[in-house]
Amino acid sequence: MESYAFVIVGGGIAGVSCAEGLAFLCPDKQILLLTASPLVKAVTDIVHLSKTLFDFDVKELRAQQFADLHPTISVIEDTVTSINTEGHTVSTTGGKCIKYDKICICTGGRPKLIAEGNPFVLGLRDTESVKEFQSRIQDARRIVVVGNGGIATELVHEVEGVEIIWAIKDKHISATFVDPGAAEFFQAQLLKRGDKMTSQTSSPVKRLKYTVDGSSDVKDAPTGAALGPDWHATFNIHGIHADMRKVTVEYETEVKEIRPRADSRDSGGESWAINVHLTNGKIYGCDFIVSATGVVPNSSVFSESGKLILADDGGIKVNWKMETSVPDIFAAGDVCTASWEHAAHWFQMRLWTQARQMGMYAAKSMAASLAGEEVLQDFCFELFSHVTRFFGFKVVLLGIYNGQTLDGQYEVLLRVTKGTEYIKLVMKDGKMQGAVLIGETDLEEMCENLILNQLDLSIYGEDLLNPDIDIEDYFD
Ligand SMILES: Cc1cc2nc3c(=O)[nH]c(=O)nc-3n(C[C@H](O)[C@H](O)[C@H](O)COP(=O)(O)OP(=O)(O)OC[C@H]3O[C@@H](n4cnc5c(N)ncnc54)[C@H](O)[C@@H]3O)c2cc1C
Ligand SMILES: NC(=O)C1=CN([C@@H]2O[C@H](COP(=O)(O)OP(=O)(O)OC[C@H]3O[C@@H](n4cnc5c(N)ncnc54)[C@H](OP(=O)(O)O)[C@@H]3O)[C@@H](O)[C@H]2O)C=CC1
Repeated sequence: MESYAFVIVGGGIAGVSCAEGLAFLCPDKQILLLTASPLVKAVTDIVHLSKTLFDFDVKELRAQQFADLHPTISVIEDTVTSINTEGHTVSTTGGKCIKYDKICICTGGRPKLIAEGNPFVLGLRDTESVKEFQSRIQDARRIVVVGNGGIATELVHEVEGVEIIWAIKDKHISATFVDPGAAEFFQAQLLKRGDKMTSQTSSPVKRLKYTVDGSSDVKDAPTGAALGPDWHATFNIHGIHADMRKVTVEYETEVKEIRPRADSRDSGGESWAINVHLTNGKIYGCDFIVSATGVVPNSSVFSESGKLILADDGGIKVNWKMETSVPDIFAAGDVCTASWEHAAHWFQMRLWTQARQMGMYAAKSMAASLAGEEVLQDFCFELFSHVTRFFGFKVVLLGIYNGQTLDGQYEVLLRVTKGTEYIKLVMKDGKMQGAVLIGETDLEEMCENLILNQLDLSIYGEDLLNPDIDIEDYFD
């Protein structure tokens, strides 16, 4: 039977970061990366923008290309079907049974769809699902986008040549990431063209980049690794109309029913492939629906066969060492749920950055566990930090930027310059708890420091955001 010191399941950012971390920490141990997908995602060219925010390039490589770069890492393209926790083995659809000393589960997630199995409801996750979306949208006149998080926010900005009905449960757009004020700031951009056509900023936005290395001809597995930043830049996502930007937002509503064409016409009397009935009573005909309604962790194989304890959201519960409820089994990335007591300014969000941090941290814990050493809790779980781009603007989110966990007991300092920047600082007892920085504010490092060191800023009052005062001078 094949045997490895370390086995990692999943070739997304979490799994690859874990494998690379182990190769670095334990150069004398053999590592196996077992992945259902023929492509793996590797992080390269990391540039730190601040202590916790960083810019990196993500390369999609063929499994063998990745293995060639690391002499102690073997890659097998296969799907794990069960885990035997007593025997320390994993079995695969390819009939393999592989022994491990320590294993890390990094199987990511899959889209949580509003109507699983309905051919007119698409989810976006990996290259294959975007290819399907690309082929369907080129003949589409109108689509309905459901959900109010990352994917929906990017889609309504990037897709062109098609009418979009954006159905959201909330009172404001992009609610998973931003507050009503920031949503209002973005609102003006709804009908503007995507990044490819215009840019809101003259300077380059520092953010993650996504490149594909010689993999365009590779068909990904049904459970490929998740796409990431700038995924839309590598696909042509244009509808049938040569030139159209029409986005209608339907607020505080959900999809009640999806009816096939034969049943009825929409409110406008037109005939469509399907009619979408919303809970607000409106009916929209469309070509298809994009269900951008979150992620379900790919954990079932391991909870059934390995008896791992799952959290309420379906993720594998892990403690701060990324250990699961079963000895010698670790988990990282979208598949896991951070079930330790979080630092005051950190929380889990299923993001690329966290997948990488968790993968690397799991590597540290696995190496220490094999060597019988102790690990210290990592700094990266002290402060939530995320840099992305919405509606053409650089967006930096720090700490509890929406007052999460503060029970409404906080004050907000705001500075808004329409079309240029939106700055929101979340303050409690004179100390900064979080920040939303939209545009080229150049305030991320200062805010990060002030959240981490919890300096009492009461004496500065609103001067904290006075553009005529260089606040950083105060702290020199
Ligand atoms: C469209 C889109 C845009 C996004 N944009 C951003 C962004 O701008 N910024 C950001 O921070 N995050 C973004 N994310 C989220 C980010 O991509 C994910 O949080 C991150 O990639 C998760 O990485 P992972 O390694 O945990 O999982 P995944 O990338 O899902 O990788 C899971 C891996 O496990 C393999 N696998 C699954 N089951 C098995 C099995 N049984 N046996 C073997 N292998 C298996 C899969 O093939 C895959 O290789 C985006 C996600 C999507 C879908
Ligand atoms: N730029 C970035 O940082 C990006 C990050 N991502 C990440 O990729 C993953 C997938 O993205 P996405 O699918 O947008 O997930 P998100 O978790 O970002 O958002 C899901 C949205 O769907 C809503 N929702 C859930 N169920 C329903 C339902 N039945 N009907 C209507 N709305 C519903 C949620 O509302 P509620 O919360 O109220 O349930 C939420 O607004 C996420 O982890 C996301 O963070 C994706 C794209 C870009």
